[in-house]
Amino acid sequence: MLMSDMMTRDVPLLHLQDNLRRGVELLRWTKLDALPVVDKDGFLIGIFTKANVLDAFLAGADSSEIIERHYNTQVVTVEADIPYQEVEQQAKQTSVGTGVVVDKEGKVLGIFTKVDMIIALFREAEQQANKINTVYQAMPNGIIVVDQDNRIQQINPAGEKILGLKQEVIKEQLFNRVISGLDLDSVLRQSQYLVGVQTEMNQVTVLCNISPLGQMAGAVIVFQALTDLDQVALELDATKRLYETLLTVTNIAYEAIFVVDDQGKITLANEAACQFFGKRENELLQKPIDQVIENTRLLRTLKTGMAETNEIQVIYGRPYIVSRLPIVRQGKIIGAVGKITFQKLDEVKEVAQRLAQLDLELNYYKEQIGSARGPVTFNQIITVNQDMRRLKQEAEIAARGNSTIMLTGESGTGKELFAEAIHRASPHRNGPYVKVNCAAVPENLLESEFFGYAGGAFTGAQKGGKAGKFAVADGGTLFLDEIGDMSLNLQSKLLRVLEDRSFEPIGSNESVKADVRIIAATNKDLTEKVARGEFRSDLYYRLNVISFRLIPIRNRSEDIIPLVHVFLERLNQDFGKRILGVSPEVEKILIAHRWPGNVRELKNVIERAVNFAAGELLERADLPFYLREERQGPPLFLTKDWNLENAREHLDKETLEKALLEMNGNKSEVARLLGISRSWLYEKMRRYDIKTP
Ligand SMILES: Nc1ncnc2c1ncn2[C@@H]1O[C@H](COP(=O)(O)OP(=O)(O)OP(=O)(O)O)[C@@H](O)[C@H]1O
Repeated sequence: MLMSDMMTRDVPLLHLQDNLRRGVELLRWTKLDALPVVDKDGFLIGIFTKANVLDAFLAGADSSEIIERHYNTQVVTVEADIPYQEVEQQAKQTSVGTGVVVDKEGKVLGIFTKVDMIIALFREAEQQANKINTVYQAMPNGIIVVDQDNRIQQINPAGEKILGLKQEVIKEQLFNRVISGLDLDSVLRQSQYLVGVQTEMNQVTVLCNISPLGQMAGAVIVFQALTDLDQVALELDATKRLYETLLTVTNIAYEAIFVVDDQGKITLANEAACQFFGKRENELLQKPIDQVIENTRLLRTLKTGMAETNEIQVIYGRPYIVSRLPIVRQGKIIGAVGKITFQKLDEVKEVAQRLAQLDLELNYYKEQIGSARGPVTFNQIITVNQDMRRLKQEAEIAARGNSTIMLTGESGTGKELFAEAIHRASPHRNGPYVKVNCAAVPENLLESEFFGYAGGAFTGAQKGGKAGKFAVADGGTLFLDEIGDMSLNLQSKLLRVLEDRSFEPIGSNESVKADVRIIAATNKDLTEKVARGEFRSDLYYRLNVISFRLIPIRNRSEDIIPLVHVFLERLNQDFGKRILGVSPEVEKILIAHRWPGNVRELKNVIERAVNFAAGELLERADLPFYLREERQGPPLFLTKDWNLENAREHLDKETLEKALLEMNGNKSEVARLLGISRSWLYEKMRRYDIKTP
């Protein structure tokens, strides 16, 4: 807005020869307080005001007197093309009520009065308000204004749309009553500006800025719904930051650290890794790891998900200490991290060389005594399943204490494996690990088996007495497998040992201290046994201080293939074979099977298949009959050439194969289990062409 838009135009002009009467009449007619006075050429020479009139008549002037002696030559002029802001500024500084607007040559264009100023002010304010309102209505961001009592005063159309609310409904309502997710009260109490906060408002994820307007005025919340794309962008940004942080952290390390993706290609290498491999980072990135380390075991980590820590590996002809860790996301192995310790290693190298030598010797002796495997650690418990991984972590933490641990779960889910891993990670790790299968020891021997007996305790007892499992396990761990099968009599004795931490061998009055950590396991439902009175509830609670329920393999099918790879690796070693994996068809079958015998059944199936396999992959024909023929469609008897005879044969064959697998091919056991003679068993096996490994 310019002065020319605000001034009063078409103002009558007075000349020096006009008399006072004309001046007064024009002032009355125009209702103005002053009029410009011009010379004969129309140039401004002064101003004639109401004050001039009053002064003239007070001095006794007549109305016919000309105004030449009665006007002001001091006149405030303004130019027509100055903008509103400048006019406002000038108006504030001057005390005169009227200014004359002139053009560049000084010719009068109009006058500017206080009334003009007020009208202009209103017009300007209205224009500004309109502009703000247009922005407020049209902007894509939501805006909510709350007053000092947190009552909603306004919400713009975008805000209504994002939150699915209506201004007329929520106006004057308390913010926290109508909008959930953002606790505005507490935000405002701190009276802070909050910028870029990601939060939920009425279950919509939004990014918002909150500006308190001071204690007395409330606040403005400007927000924007986060679309999936925005979320991705935010996450990407966070990921980038995380990557940079990770790289910095890895660069601090002395060790060579590198990461591979699921294809075995390097995706990250720290400075020490570049130094170790003698390559620049860009030469390493995206390179298959087996082209960088010839005998890499990281590819194995990718297949099996098995972590390995501080192992000796000979790289470029020298031994190094290496660790490998799988990266698992939502049950899938998405990569692996490798670490090689190689710097500041003079002493470590010496130790490493000695260890490598010892390792070789150990392997040699292991081979001599028939493939005894090393102690079980948590690393050997293969799983990529999220819940099992959590279980592993919790068990590792529980291992550090001394409490009794109970392991439950179906047969073959890995309870024994867990028990040994817990022992190896516990403060008792240097003591013995002793296992008792409570179901396998005859009832009358159980007591002496547990507590031993003193010399001469009974006829036939060994002379010097015999140490029981509690004494053998002193300072270590006693694993009580199949605890559900323990007799009530022994249960009460066990309870006493657990309570007193001491026991008395049979035939002795002296009690012996027992520093033994107990781990118990069962595949039975102990609560049911307690309810039936077959298991003491006090013992149950005593044993159940910390308990872990292992998950059946059918509920974690993502573990099947990694487990297969671990078993294949061991079997390849044992049988001198080179089987690399399973065919896609076999993979489907393995994943679809219900695995009632869990990991043990899987292990046996793979062992059997390896025996029959001819190629580099396990094929369907290598699987036992019951898996090969496992019905994935409708039941077999619905097909057209199915009759009672071949249905029975099919069932016979399936039962025999399962029993053979379950009993590890032991034919006498199978015959006993199925209640048939050995010769009948041989006959059936011959008839159905069933082979055992
Ligand atoms: N997560 C696993 N990783 C590797 N091997 C496993 C795993 N779980 C089980 N196994 C193997 O499966 C077999 C059975 O496991 P284990 O004996 O620990 O099961 P269990 O639950 O104690 O069975 P049961 O109740 O019949 O005694 C073992 O050979 C064990 O090494």
